[in-house]
Amino acid sequence: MGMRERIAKAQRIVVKIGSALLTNDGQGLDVDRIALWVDQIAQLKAQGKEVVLVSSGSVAAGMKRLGFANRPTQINELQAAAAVGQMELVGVYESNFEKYDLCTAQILLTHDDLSNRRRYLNARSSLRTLLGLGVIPIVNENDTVVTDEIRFGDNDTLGALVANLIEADVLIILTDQLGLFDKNPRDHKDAELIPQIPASDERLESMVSGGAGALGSGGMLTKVRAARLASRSGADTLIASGREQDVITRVAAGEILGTWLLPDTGREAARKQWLAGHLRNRGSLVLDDGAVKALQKGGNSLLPVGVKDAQGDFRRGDMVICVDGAGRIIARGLVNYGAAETLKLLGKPSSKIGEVLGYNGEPELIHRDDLVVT
Ligand SMILES: Nc1ncnc2c1ncn2[C@@H]1O[C@H](COP(=O)(O)OP(=O)(O)O)[C@@H](O)[C@H]1O
Ligand SMILES: N[C@@H](CCC(=O)OP(=O)(O)O)C(=O)O
Repeated sequence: MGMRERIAKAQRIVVKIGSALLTNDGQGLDVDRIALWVDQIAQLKAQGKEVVLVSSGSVAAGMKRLGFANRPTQINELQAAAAVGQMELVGVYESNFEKYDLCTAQILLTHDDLSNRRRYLNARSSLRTLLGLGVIPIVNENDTVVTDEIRFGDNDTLGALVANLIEADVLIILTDQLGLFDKNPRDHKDAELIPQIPASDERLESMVSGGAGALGSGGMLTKVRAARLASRSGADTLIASGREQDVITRVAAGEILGTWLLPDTGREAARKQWLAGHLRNRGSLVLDDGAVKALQKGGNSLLPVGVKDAQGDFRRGDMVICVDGAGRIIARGLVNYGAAETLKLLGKPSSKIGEVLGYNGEPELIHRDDLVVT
């Protein structure tokens, strides 16, 4: 499949909108432009695609409300501006999406949340549920509790982490430039746009050393790093101008514009590599014949009803192997319940999980997105 087709087929899209773009000449939020992006995202939703929005802009909105002429340099003032501005930011999105009868949700995350296994799984489960309900999650950094991120303005990384989290097909980073140039176009009139390049290309560092604009803070370097991070879960990254007319819908229809940063491997291979390289086996699940067939047929999750036995001292989120009655390895994946709870759930239908455990967790023992059949 060619790149155009791949992008046009993308089902899960993360759109990151940067500070440099969201502000109206440096004064508060550009609400007219926000309305245009919302129109486009609503169109994608109508086509049955799932969209997560990662939006900056809280500091810029808060600065205007608090009467700050320049971006504060003190972290506590940045945090105050972010807290004030976040209210307006989500309010503007909510009222625009409401016109299309679309529901939004506010998600505030830190990088730490996503490196902690338990919180990672919880964030993922919430996001998946919201997407399943047709909601548009609007993600920003939880600026009140971080210092480094707010100083460097790094929502690009957050966008990539979210793309990893939900295994998005595409990460679209909208900024104030047409894409990535071979040198900073602010300083070099002869800078040329790069239409497409592998995210792993080592020449990228030297192209992006020029820094950022007045309100944005990460510059292109964080975007390149974000593309590399997103490529780990096999996502394509696009850097494009948010001022280009209908940019989101045109891209989603397969039109080639901006700069594409391509992963070295596809989604399935990336997931296999990730499972193989980063995690150790913590236990094993013995499947009955029906479950073996269901997994081998492909595209199915592992439900507790098809598991006969569990060995090992694993916790929620650990990797376990799935074996058949003869001990042959069928699959490996990340388990949603720890060993003690899994033992209680053996052979039980998912509808009984609440009764057995006293709370309603995920219906799958291993979700199909976290499963690699060998
Ligand atoms: N090679 C490059 N190509 C394009 N832009 C570059 C390059 N190197 C540095 N930049 C700068 O990066 C800026 C975008 O980054 P930033 O202001 O952080 O945006 P955002 O807030 O959208 O994340 C551009 O305005 C540009 O000045
Ligand atoms: N979280 C903050 C700062 C994030 C930020 O500016 O990031 P970026 O858009 O990548 O330059 C905000 O919403 O203003």
